[in-house]
Amino acid sequence: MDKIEHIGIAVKDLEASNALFEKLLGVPHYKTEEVASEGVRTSFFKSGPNKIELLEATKPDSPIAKYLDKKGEGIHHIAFSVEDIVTEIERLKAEGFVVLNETPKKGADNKLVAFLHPKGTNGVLVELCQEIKES
Ligand SMILES: CC[C@H](C(=O)O)C(=O)SCCNC(=O)CCNC(=O)[C@H](O)C(C)(C)COP(=O)(O)OP(=O)(O)OC[C@H]1O[C@@H](n2cnc3c(N)ncnc32)[C@H](O)[C@@H]1OP(=O)(O)O
Ligand SMILES: [Co+2]
Repeated sequence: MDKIEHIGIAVKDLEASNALFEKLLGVPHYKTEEVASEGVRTSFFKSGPNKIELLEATKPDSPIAKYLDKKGEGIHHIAFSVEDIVTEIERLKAEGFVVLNETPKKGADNKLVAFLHPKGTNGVLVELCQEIKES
């Protein structure tokens, strides 16, 4: 696990939250991207070396929709960048963590991603992110 790649924040209204975080951070979001497979629409902000990901549900059975229904808006996950996500998944499995998708899946912002169940990480949903390198 290298640095924190992004903090994911579940929001009800992406446009309203974009405006709010633009005021908060003093910078506009640098992209919005839908990840249909996750049932989310995301927008990304860079604040110094840090990255914020806002997530809005695009369908009622989206993990974000379920989270919002249960807990409301707030920090949803912490993503860490990893050099080799397949190796990291195997290492974490061997350490006893529950990997929710053992095959990495395409995430937003040009990443391969995987998630660990929060029950095994002190209640924090952890995401692994590997940059997809242009071949
Ligand atoms: C990939 C695009 C983008 C990117 O960065 O590239 C993203 O980050 S997409 C983010 C959205 N996708 C995901 O979150 C995928 C992984 N999440 C899941 O598979 C589920 O959300 C899961 C398994 C974490 C929970 O789903 P479940 O159907 O089990 O929902 P429950 O409400 O029954 O939750 C069970 C249990 O876990 C607690 N929980 C749920 N979500 C979170 C969370 N984000 N952080 C901490 N804890 C969470 C929930 O409260 C339940 O605990 P309990 O004690 O029973 O209340
Ligand atoms: Co994320």
